Amino acid sequence: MAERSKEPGSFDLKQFSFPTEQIPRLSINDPEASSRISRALPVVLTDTNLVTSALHWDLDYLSKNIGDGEFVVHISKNKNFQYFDDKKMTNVKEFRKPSEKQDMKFSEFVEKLHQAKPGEDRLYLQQILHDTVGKKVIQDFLGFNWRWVTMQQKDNNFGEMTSNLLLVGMEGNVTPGHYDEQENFFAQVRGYKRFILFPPTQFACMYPYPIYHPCDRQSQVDFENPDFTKFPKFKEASGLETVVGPGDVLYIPMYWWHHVQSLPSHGYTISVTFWYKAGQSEKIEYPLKPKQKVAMMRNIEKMIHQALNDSSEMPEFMSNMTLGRYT
Ligand SMILES: O=C(O)C(=O)C[C@H](CCCc1ccccc1)C(=O)O
Ligand SMILES: [Zn+2]
Repeated sequence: MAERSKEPGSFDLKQFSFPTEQIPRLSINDPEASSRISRALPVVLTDTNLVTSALHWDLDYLSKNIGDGEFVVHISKNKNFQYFDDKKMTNVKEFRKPSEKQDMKFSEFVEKLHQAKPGEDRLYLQQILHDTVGKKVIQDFLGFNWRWVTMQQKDNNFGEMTSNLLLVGMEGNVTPGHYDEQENFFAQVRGYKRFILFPPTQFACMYPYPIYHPCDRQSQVDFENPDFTKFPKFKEASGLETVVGPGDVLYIPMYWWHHVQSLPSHGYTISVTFWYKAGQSEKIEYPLKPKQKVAMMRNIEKMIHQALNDSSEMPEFMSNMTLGRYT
């Protein structure tokens, strides 16, 4: 097991407004590890060897071996890289893109990374690994511990694997709080990332954007500087946190809120995600699981939006339905 050069306590991490507990760091041979995954609880696995074949990746090696395909690079004027869905931008006319996207070759990205100065635009390469990559990177990819991760997929009744996202970020980059609708084994290859996680039971504290908004699934709350007047229930939030380093794999259960930062002054970061669709839910069992309630809320909100066929009617309709009756 790769002993991590930095123990969790050795990072000088800033304190958030909410309490957090450490996510357990366990060996894959510890029964508690598979128990947590089977109960859809976050866990850091320190000895999966999932991406051991990629631990030698650095900017120079990837520039030379990843091929001359195009990579999606997000550009932001600040440290936040809030995800937004281009296809929903027409629903919210006053929406302003929080970042720009640019396609470029990996070598071009590396050059811009080296030229970047503090206070200038920040870059974040986020690209699904495609087959145009060079053969050395393909070898590294084939060397991932597919046996272990495929066993997890089967044992935990995950659906099909959808993608492996390659993430190369500048130190300090932040992906603000959001949830994904997929199971995720998040593998850290280089550098250190601090994760804050909140369970789906705390949905009411997170104030997600409306589902028709480009920032659907993202929290409206700035976890680092929450506006308690606009989002009072965020005061009740209580999370889990961890810092993942090279070789660590964090299991992020579907619908769990997470905020990610590439630790400042620890250099650029490289990560690879292993995303899986939800498995076939055997049969409805009561009480419903929190993630099922979130899925239900999403479906109902979508149906109402489609039926109204006008985003601007949603606020009145939704409050008429509950104000003074349920809230
Ligand atoms: O692996 C995850 O789920 C993360 O959130 C990791 C995060 C980047 C994710 C980029 C992204 C966000 C939303 C939709 C699609 C892609 C990071 O490491 O900065
Ligand atoms: Zn995510």
